[in-house]
Amino acid sequence: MARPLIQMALDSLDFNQTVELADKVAPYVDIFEIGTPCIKYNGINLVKELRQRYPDKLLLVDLKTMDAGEYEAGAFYAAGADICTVLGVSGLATIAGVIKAAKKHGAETQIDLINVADKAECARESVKLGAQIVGIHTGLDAQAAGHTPFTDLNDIARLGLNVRISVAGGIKQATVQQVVEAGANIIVVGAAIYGAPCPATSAREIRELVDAAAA
Ligand SMILES: O=C(CO)[C@H](O)[C@H](O)COP(=O)(O)O
Repeated sequence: MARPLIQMALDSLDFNQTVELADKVAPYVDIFEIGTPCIKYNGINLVKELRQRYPDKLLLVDLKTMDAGEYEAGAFYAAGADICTVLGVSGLATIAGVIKAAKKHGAETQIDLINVADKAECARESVKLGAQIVGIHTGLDAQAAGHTPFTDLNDIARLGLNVRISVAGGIKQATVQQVVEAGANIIVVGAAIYGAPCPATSAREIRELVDAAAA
C-alpha cells in the first residue's frame, strides 16, 4: 500500500502560533493545511510565509470556496498553494473554476464533500472534471453533534474512483488504523495534535501508526 500522507490542520487564528505549531510538527507530517478560520483571519501572507519556510512541504489552503472558483483560488495558487479546497455543494461550475486555476499553476484541487447529499455522485462528477482529491469531511460542528466520517469514507472508497481520498473529522491515534485500512490516502489531523499536551509527540505517534497500518 502506498504510504498515506498526513495533513496537519493548522486551525489557530494566531499567525505566530500557527507558524510555531508548523515548526514543531514538521518532521512528522507531509501537508500543512491552513485551516478555513486561519486563512480568513490571516490571509494570503500566511501562505507566503509557510511557502517560504517550507519549500518542500505540500501546502493546502482550506478555502472551502463556494463561488467565483477560478478568481478566488487563483490568487492562493499563485502565492504557493499546492492544493486548494472547493466545496462540493458549490456546484460543478465553481468546482471547474478552481480546477482551471489549479491547472494554470501546476497544482491540485480537493473537493470537500462536507454536507453534500449525494457524495458518490459529486465525487464521480468531480473526477470527470479533473479533481485529484475528494475530501470526506465531518466538520467540527457535526463532530460536536456526534457524527464521524467513517461510513462515508467506506462508501466513497468502495467506488474505486481514480482519485485520492482525504479524510477529516476528529481523526486521532485510536482511529488512524481504521481510516488507513478503509483506503484513505490523506489523513487529516487537527485537534488530536494541536490539542495534545505535546503536539510533536502526538504527531510522531500518528506518523508511526499511519506507517505501521500501511506497511
Ligand atoms: O477542516 C476542518 C474543520 O472544517 C478541520 O481542520 C478538520 O476537521 C481537521 O480537524 P480535526 O482533526 O480537529 O477534526
